[in-house]
Amino acid sequence: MEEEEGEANLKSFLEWAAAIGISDSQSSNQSENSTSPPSSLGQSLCVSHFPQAGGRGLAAVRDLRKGELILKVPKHALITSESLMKDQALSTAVQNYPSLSPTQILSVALLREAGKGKSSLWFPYLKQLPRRYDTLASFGQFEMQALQVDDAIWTVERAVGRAELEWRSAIAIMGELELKPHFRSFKAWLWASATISSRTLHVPWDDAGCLCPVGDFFNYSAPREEQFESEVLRSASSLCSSWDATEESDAGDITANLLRLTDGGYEEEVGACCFYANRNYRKEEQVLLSYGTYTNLELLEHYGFLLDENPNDKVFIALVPDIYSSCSWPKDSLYIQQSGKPSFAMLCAMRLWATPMNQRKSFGYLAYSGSQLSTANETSVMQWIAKNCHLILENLSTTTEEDISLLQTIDKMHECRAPVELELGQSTIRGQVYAFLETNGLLNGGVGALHWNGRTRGSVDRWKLAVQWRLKYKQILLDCISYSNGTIDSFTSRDDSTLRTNRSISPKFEPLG
Ligand SMILES: C[S@@+](CC[C@H](N)C(=O)[O-])C[C@H]1O[C@@H](n2cnc3c(N)ncnc32)[C@H](O)[C@@H]1O
Repeated sequence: MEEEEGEANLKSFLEWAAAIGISDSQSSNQSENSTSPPSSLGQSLCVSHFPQAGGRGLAAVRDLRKGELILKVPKHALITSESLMKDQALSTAVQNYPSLSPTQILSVALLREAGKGKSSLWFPYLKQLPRRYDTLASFGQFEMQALQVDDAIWTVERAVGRAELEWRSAIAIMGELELKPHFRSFKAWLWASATISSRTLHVPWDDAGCLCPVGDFFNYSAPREEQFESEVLRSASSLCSSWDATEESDAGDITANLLRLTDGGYEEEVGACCFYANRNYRKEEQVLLSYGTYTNLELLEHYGFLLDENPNDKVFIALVPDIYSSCSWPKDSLYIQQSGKPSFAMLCAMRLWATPMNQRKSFGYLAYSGSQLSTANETSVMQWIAKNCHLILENLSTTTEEDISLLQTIDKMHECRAPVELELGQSTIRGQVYAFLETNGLLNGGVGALHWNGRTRGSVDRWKLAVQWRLKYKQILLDCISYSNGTIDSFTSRDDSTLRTNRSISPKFEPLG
């Protein structure tokens, strides 16, 4: 029933979108003066479902070439504060509240528009928006604590605090606009601000950005910056050399698109949001878009999901104050990468810190070039890192193995939409599942008799995200320990007599020379 309604909403939305000029047609993309129909959808892309990669998304309906323009959403189809201000009452009310930020204004405008129901010009678009988001601002206490790591918990507290503050300062204008109580609630505010956070695209005239119908159906893939430049140049030159003369102008266009450095955005000269294929896609493959470079915590905060393999993920560990002061690298450049390797800046800073004060100046040049300074220096740095990663892991209340079993249990709970008896093995897991059931008022006296509803599903989804996040965090620390020990072992195998191999000794400042 729900599914049928969703399909019907989607169908009417796509008809509406095509009618207002949103197009993925090759011919209308190529020329504004084309004789073909002004707009159409379904010639490059179609809406499809990708349960493992974002749910609803866009699939290629034909092979797509990297750099090709695949979707154009004209300015008049974009939902911005400016376009919603055609509502005179809204535009007048906003002038009475000059302290509201652009995002608050767009949130109020979106809630007002949603409150209009069928009489809204944007009704077909609004109707197919997700009803619920899992961004950090919607995390409850239990889900927040499930993240385990202080920095992450603090990020949730900040997100919830900010959302509450923004909502409180918008209550007066929502009252003045006579929004129904349902649309004035904190829950509705979270919905509006998460819609904006997870679906808007940058536009030059409004810091809140725009909602871009159909363009906001692209799911995310992370950009790999180091790959990007070389790939752009390689593809550009191979495109130019391999195509025959009749395709030359096409090749020129595509090469220019390759060099844009973004997969999609507003283009002043076209008067539309334009989206380009960021690689070659085969028919039926999901076409993904890079929204930017985000860590998993940032993805959770702004978009409510995380990636299993995120090349931009980072773990920050507390370094001793001396490390920060012994170098000029900004604090946020000192982290452990997803691979487990410390960042370039972290390695430089730590090598310098492990150098006696009176030798830092002479070794500074070498350290800043990213070189190892000596076996002894590198060993003490690696020992320090490995020991501190261990300490962090020891202080977290579950191990990676326990997190993996807990995720399996959560998946079982997820699959069950009816009351279910859970078989709970390990006591840590049992404790966490009981705590979850209790927090959500689901125990009902029985042993794990789970009563399922929409609210429960949301809590389970967010809990799962929190456990997935902390597992990724721990895996990066474990990889970092392996990396550090591997580096030390590589010295041992070189039979370097200056090396201390005893890893049971506490990490020690190991001066050069
Ligand atoms: C711009 S929307 C993309 C379309 C969205 N899937 C929909 O059904 O409307 C962004 C949202 O899609 C989901 N998403 C996008 N990329 C994802 C990915 N790689 N993995 C999981 N979820 C993803 C997240 O919920 C995110 O907030």
